[in-house]
Amino acid sequence: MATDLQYLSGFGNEFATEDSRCPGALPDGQNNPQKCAYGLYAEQLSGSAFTAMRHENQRTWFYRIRPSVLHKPFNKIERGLVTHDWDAVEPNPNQMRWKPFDFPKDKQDFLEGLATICGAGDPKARNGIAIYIYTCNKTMENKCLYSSDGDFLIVPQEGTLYITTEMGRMNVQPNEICVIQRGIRFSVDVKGNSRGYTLEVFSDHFQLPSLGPIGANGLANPRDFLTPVAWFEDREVKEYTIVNKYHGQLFSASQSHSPFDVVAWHGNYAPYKYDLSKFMVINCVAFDHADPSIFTVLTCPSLKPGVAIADFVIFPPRWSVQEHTFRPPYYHRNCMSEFMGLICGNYEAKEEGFLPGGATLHSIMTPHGPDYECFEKASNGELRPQKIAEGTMTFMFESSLSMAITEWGNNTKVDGNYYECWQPLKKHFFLPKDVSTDSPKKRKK
Ligand SMILES: O=C(O)Cc1cc(O)ccc1O
Ligand SMILES: [Fe+2]
Repeated sequence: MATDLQYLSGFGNEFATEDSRCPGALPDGQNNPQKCAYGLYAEQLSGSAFTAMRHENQRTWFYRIRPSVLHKPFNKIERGLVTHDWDAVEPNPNQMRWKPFDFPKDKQDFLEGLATICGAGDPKARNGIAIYIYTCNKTMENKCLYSSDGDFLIVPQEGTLYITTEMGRMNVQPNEICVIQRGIRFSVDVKGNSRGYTLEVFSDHFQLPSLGPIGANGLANPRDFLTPVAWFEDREVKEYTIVNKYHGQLFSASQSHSPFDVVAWHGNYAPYKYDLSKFMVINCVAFDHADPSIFTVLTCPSLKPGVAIADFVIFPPRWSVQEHTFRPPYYHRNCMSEFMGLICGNYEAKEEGFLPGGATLHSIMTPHGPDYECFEKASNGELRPQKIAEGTMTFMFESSLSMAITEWGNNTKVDGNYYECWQPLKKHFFLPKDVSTDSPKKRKK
């Protein structure tokens, strides 16, 4: 596990990088020389259709020791708790809360510890999402994973992920996130108990949200996204297992060498990580509660302008200054689904019960909002400028899809008492003394 890694800065750049052991590995002025430097093979990884619009076109050229095709056939393997069966459990519109998910009792790696909690849609139609919880304590040994179904956005909550990808290595610690796109092979090392959340999008790639009137800067700034520099190993092993997530099932193929043999690469289809503490927070400085879309880090758009397949939204530490305002999140019914997770600390709308490593799901049109304690406190508190959410980080995967809960999600760490946090909410309604509360007389026709 290397700890002092180098990265390339920028979102969606055309990067070009060579492992420093092999200067000149990238061909000059062309992609397919008759013979590549150092006896390498050239291989393209397409992240968009060849003919995608130029601003959406994503591909990377690898210069590698062996081409990826050098493997034995794929065979179906146990899929563990990875599923896209959205009909295994009866639909349930209730507010859901999960207590922190347990670390594994036995040894398991990132892939073995990946469990689908909810989702919707179909990778075959390239429309939908799956949300996973991962818990692991073991390194993926001579094993890598790639998804043919979609892009992974990984949110570590406990434990750093030491990730090797075909493009190079990146270490992702809690309060950082990473994106590993469709097709990119990666292997995860961990030290001890690790836990977190993963969102997979089947349709498109994540992009930075447009800033509209905010201007040219703000929210997640492009230069804070970090992409690995090229790194390779020339390692022959008895059996290296390539796991391919395909149509929601897992398949494995064996080969006798490490797939992390890319000596140099160039292109704009590459994994990246982002430190959430770099987010430039914009918020209301006068009155009223702005919608949480102001905290969007990344968005995966649907075909309908402005509507996301999934937004990745955070609730970072910030100043709260609004006058004559109920400052916490408002009571709410939404035409979008809201899955939330907690990386550290607590969430402003919930005094207790929503804990780091746990989760909530507020499905489409299901009412939710501050719990009783939060409402009473915030309706009566002094409205001085206040630093809120200090030392905390909550996030939301907000989706236009109507998500179903999996069998695992329905049977694991569910907090059946969640609804109780709203039950003490009191009626505060009053009328001036001179107004009658009797039922109005029947209206004349
Ligand atoms: O439900 C939630 O806690 C998320 C949320 C936060 C907020 O500030 C406004 C609306 C909203 O749905
Ligand atoms: Fe909400």
